[in-house]
Amino acid sequence: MRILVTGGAGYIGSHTVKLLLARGHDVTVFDNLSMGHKQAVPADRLVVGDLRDADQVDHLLMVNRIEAVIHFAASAFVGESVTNPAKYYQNNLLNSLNLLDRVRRQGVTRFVFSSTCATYGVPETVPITETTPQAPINPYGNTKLAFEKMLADYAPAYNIGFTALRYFNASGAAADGTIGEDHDPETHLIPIVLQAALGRRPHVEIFGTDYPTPDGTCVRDYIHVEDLAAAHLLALEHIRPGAGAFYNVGIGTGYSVREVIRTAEEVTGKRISVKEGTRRAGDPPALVAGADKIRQELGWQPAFTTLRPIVESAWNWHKAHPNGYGK
Ligand SMILES: NC(=O)c1ccc[n+]([C@@H]2O[C@H](COP(=O)([O-])OP(=O)(O)OC[C@H]3O[C@@H](n4cnc5c(N)ncnc54)[C@H](O)[C@@H]3O)[C@@H](O)[C@H]2O)c1
Ligand SMILES: O=c1ccn([C@@H]2O[C@H](COP(=O)(O)OP(=O)(O)O[C@H]3O[C@H](CO)[C@@H](O)[C@H](O)[C@H]3O)[C@@H](O)[C@H]2O)c(=O)[nH]1
Repeated sequence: MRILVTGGAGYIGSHTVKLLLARGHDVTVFDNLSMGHKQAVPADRLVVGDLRDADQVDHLLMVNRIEAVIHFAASAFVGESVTNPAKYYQNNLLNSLNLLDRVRRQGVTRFVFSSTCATYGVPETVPITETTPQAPINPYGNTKLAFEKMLADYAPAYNIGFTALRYFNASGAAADGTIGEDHDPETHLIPIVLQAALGRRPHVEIFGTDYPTPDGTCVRDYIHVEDLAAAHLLALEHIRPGAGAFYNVGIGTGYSVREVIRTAEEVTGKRISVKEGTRRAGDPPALVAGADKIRQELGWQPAFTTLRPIVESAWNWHKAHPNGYGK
C-alpha cells in the first residue's frame, strides 16, 4: 500500500514506519521535526513539512497517489496542554482538520488516527473499555476526542474508512536497538527514570503520592512501542471505506510510578534517587486498558505483557544512546 505517515519521524511513528517498510509498504513520512528525528527514518522516505501547509499535504497525497494515511503528528504532552492549550487546539485539531480535508478531496479512503486513553479522563471503572464514557480532564484529551468525533462524522459522509487507536502509555524501543524514545524535553516517566539511572538526572520526581491508588502514585498501562506498531498494520488491513472503529491498545495491567522506578532499579542494577513532589495538573489517578476488542476483532496479540521486559528494551536503547539521537 502507498502510505503517508504524518509524524513518522517521532517515537511511535518511526517504529511503525520501520515495520511498514519491513512488510513491503511504500511509505512517505511527513514530519516537521519539531519533536521527531531525521535519523529515525530512512532519508529517502522523509519529507520535512508542517501540517499547517495544507497545499503541501495535498500535493504529497496527489503525486504519491497515497492510498492510506496514518496520522501520528500531534503535540502530545498532557502537562504542557494545561499550560499552553492554544498549541494543542492549533496542532491537534486545526492542523488535523487540514489533513482530513485534503484526504477527503484526494479521495483517500483509509485513515488511522493516534488517539489516546486520555480521552477517558478519570474513568468510572478500571479497566477501561471502548464503551467507557469519554470525559477528558485536560486539553490534550479534549483535542484528541474532538478529532475522533470529526472522523466519525466524516467517515459515512465522505466514504472515508478509519480506525482510531486509543493508546495507553507507549514505551520501550526497537528490538534491534536501531531506534528508541528521544523527546526534547523528555517528560515521560520511563525515559526519565532511565536517565536518572544513567546519572544524567540527579533524581526522579514523583508527581503526587496521595492518589487513591494502592501506593498513592499514579497507575498507567505501559504498552511496548513495537506492539503498538503492529496494531497499526492490523488496523490498516481491516479498514472498510465509510466505516470507523475505535480500539484501546494496552496490555491490561497497570503499574504505579513507584513500581516503574523499582522495576528500573532491578533492570539497571542502579539505585535511583527519588523526590516526592506534588501532583501534575491534568493527570488521572489510574488508566488501565481493557483491550479485548482489538484482540478479538483484529487478532492483535502483544508480545510484551509485563513491565519488566518493556523497561529492559528501553534500557538497552538508553544505555547505547545516552544522548538519544544526538544533536
Ligand atoms: N507516547 C504515548 O504514550 C502516546 C499515547 C497515546 C497517544 N499518543 C499519540 O501518538 C502520537 C505519536 O506520539 P509520540 O509519542 O510518538 O510523539 P512524538 O512527539 O515523538 O511524535 C510526533 C511527531 O509529529 C511531528 N509533528 C508534530 N506536529 C507536526 C505538524 N504540525 N506537522 C508535521 N509534523 C508534526 C513531530 O515532529 C514528531 O515527530 C501522537 O498523536 C500522540 O498524541 C502517544
Ligand atoms: O517525572 C515524572 C514523569 C511522570 N510522572 C508520572 O508518571 C505517569 C506517566 O506519565 P508520562 O510518562 O508523562 O505519561 P502520561 O502523562 O500518562 O501521558 C502519556 O500517555 C498518554 C496516555 O496515557 C498519552 O496520551 C500521552 O501522549 C503520553 O504523553 C504520570 O502519572 C505522571 O504523573 C512522574 O511521576 N514523574
